[in-house]
Amino acid sequence: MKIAFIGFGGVGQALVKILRDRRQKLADDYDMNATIVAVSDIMKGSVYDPNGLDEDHLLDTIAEYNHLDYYPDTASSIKGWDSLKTIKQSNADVIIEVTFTDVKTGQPAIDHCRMAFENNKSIVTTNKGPVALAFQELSQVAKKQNVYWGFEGTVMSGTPALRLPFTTLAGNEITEIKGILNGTTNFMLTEMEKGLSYQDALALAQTNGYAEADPTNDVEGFDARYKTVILSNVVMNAPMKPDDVMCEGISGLTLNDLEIAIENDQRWRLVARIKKEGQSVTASVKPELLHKNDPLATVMGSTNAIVYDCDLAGPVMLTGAGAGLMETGYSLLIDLIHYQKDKVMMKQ
Ligand SMILES: NC(=O)C1=CN([C@@H]2O[C@H](COP(=O)(O)OP(=O)(O)OC[C@H]3O[C@@H](n4cnc5c(N)ncnc54)[C@H](OP(=O)(O)O)[C@@H]3O)[C@@H](O)[C@H]2O)C=CC1
Ligand SMILES: N[C@@H](CC=O)C(=O)O
Repeated sequence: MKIAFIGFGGVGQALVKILRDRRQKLADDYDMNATIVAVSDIMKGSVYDPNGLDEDHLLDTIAEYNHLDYYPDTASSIKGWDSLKTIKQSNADVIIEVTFTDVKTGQPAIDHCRMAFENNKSIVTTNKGPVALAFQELSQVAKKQNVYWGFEGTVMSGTPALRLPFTTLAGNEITEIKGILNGTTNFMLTEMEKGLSYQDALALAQTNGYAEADPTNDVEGFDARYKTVILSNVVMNAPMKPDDVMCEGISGLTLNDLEIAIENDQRWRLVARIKKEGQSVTASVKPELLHKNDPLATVMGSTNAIVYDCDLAGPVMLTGAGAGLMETGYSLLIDLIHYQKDKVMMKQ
């Protein structure tokens, strides 16, 4: 498997560490040998080597210089290719799309996915834009080209929130989904309940790698709204647009609000809800005052939780990381392992 990274921030670098550290186990357990052939980042530059790049050199170069121009040259390496050229002209089979999520346009990630599929390359991504705004179109192109599209990490990071309903809960009719879908805001609310200021809690969430490049998207609920749209598109099979989701963030909540809630055995949580009634699907993201024993109120820090209301199995709750660099890097690994399994199955 030859892979190319488009975008090389915290999540992309976490996947490189995982691939380096798990190389032998991945080969033994899944017959998976991933060679990184390219990295292209708008600010950190790019390097392509059809024979493969060295994980340690990549990580060390970024840690020391924050620019790939300093990656040691080889006879076959090329520097300076932009994202589209890398997708089109590199010999990668799988493109890891980990650029920032644009909550208005979904770009440039939508173009990156389209370009990859049209050139018979698979995509594995944690970028919410393409799945929230172009799911129908891009899935059709991927299907037509017979390539793989993995996006497990777009909802709840490395916690398998999308595979759970598809695999383990298959056969149920899911009538309602509710959950805490943003790690940054849940972390902030938890820290604010302990007395930290809004600004300090946000700064800490950013330092920990939970927040979006523009954290307004977290605190105003836009990131959770994207995830709500993804769940509706992918799990409920009900195409939805972000504007269809009523959305309010946590920026209006004060330390005093959180303190009063705790005095009354309650907690504020940013809750996303999607409800299916007949053919109609409605959704919202907003702060809700929950009793302290409500399962969603017990979710702390950057942990997230989701409850699937299933007609046969009843309510099923999944809880786990909602953000974090290693956790999200791991979500990319889950998809790469499934890509590898699909390839092996197709050969048999
Ligand atoms: N961090 C997390 O916990 C989670 C993140 N995600 C998603 O994963 C993705 C990556 O997240 P993360 O690594 O934390 O984000 P970062 O902001 O750390 O990394 C994104 C990288 O992409 C680069 N970039 C931006 N535009 C382009 C472009 N057009 N071509 C090439 N590179 C580009 C950025 O460059 P620069 O910043 O230097 O301009 C940056 O290096 C995002 O879409 C995020 O929403 C999903 C789940 C959890
Ligand atoms: N900023 C997001 C990252 C994961 O999608 C969050 O905090 O949940």
